[in-house]
Amino acid sequence: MNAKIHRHEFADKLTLADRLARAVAATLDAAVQARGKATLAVSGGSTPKTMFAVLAEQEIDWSKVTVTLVDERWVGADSDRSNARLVADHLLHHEARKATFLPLFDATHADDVDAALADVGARVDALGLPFDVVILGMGGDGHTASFFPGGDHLSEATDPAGRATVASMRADGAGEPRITLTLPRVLDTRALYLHIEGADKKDVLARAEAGEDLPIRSVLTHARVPVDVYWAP
Ligand SMILES: O=C1O[C@H](COP(=O)(O)O)[C@@H](O)[C@H](O)[C@H]1O
Repeated sequence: MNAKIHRHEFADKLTLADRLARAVAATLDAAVQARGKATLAVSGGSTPKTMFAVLAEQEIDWSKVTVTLVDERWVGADSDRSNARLVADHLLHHEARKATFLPLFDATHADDVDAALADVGARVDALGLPFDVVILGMGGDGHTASFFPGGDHLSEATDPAGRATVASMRADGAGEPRITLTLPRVLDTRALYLHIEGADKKDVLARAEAGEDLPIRSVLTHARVPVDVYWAP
């Protein structure tokens, strides 16, 4: 395990959401003060909703912030499976309505995620390196981003020396095809948060730290900045 892990544990999910949102907002604010702009890559799924709601209310200069996704299900933004829809419904409101959002789904290639990789990767690259903040989630199977166990492009996507910005992913546990930032791109960030909830996920993370070959381990092994793990039961 090469990365330093900073653990932040809370008694309940509401407190976690509040503290994580404030930490992220402070980091974005510092980036805007220092460089005049900030980039934030967020995960989807069910875990971030409350944290997004708190983050949306933080009084920073959101007009200077670009938000994108760590990964996306290859579905349109009208689907309730869409991570872009999650962000639109829960984050891009209140103060955060002024942020710019860069989606990963490309409707011009709605039937073929692989055909979209070059264009989507170029759009992400245009944000510049590194991200200011990346927030990862983790599934009960140890996937993070769309690095799914058994995924058809798992080794390519988690190659720490890989050159691609995005990869496609199909896996039994993934539902529809996915697009994901690759491991080098996820780790090219000034601040890296892992947001997990529940005893089961805490146990999965502990197993990965102990050496079990789960996709989240690739992050713990190769991260160049501390991984701030935010957890509540
Ligand atoms: O499918 C996904 O799952 C993970 C975890 O989601 P959760 O519902 O267990 O919180 C998420 O981090 C990822 O972005 C998402 O696409």
